[in-house]
Amino acid sequence: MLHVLDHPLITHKLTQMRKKETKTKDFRQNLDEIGGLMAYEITRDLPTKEVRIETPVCGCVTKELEKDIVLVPILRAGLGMVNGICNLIPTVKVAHIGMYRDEETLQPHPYFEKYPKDMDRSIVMVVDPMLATGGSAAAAIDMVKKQGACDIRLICLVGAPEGVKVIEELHPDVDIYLAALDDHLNEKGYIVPGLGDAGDRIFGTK
Ligand SMILES: O=P(O)(O)OC[C@H]1O[C@H](OP(=O)(O)OP(=O)(O)O)[C@H](O)[C@@H]1O
Ligand SMILES: O=c1cc[nH]c(=O)[nH]1
Ligand SMILES: [Mg+2]
Repeated sequence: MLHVLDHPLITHKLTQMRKKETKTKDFRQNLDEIGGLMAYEITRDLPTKEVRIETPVCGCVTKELEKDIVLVPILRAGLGMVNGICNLIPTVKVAHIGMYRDEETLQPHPYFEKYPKDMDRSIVMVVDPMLATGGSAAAAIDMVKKQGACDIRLICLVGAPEGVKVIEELHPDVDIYLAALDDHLNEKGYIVPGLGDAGDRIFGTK
């Protein structure tokens, strides 16, 4: 299912990121802050379990998170969302998938993967700011499924309808969370209006 997180703070910060005059430092800071705001929304339905604890006053039964959470940024651009989400869920484990999209064919090319144990028992959150053709996210979801993951969420900043359709068709079991659903892809596979190349803007490589 597709969830577009319609929140004024997220939208305001995303607008700063979209502006072509926004420089690396502010681009990164806004992405980091949006990561935290999105984390709050995407964790609303996390399962909890009852635990008995002692407060300084008395014993009581309360709740804590039931399952481990594994964040899976798709390198490079996905790294820009890790810090903001980790700040909110400090016990999160972080896997890494290295993947780049061929500029001509738009096909994804994985070059690295590293996971924690127990992917099959964890809630797995694949993160990448951009969901364009959907090729990279679909390949990353294939990779985490091969590790046994079965409770998977995809968290992106900006999505194109084309990419959303691909994920819905190939991975109907995966919930998709976006800060914005944009209009379309251009002839080079960039999201319109989008924000340009997220990785280059985060790391200052262009
Ligand atoms: O939906 P798709 O059509 O697959 O495109 C989206 C992918 O493209 C970008 O990565 P890129 O290849 O630019 O790598 P980078 O993060 O290292 O810049 C982006 O961060 C996604 O991973
Ligand atoms: O618009 C786009 C599409 C793919 N990757 C990006 O970084 N931006
Ligand atoms: Mg890039």
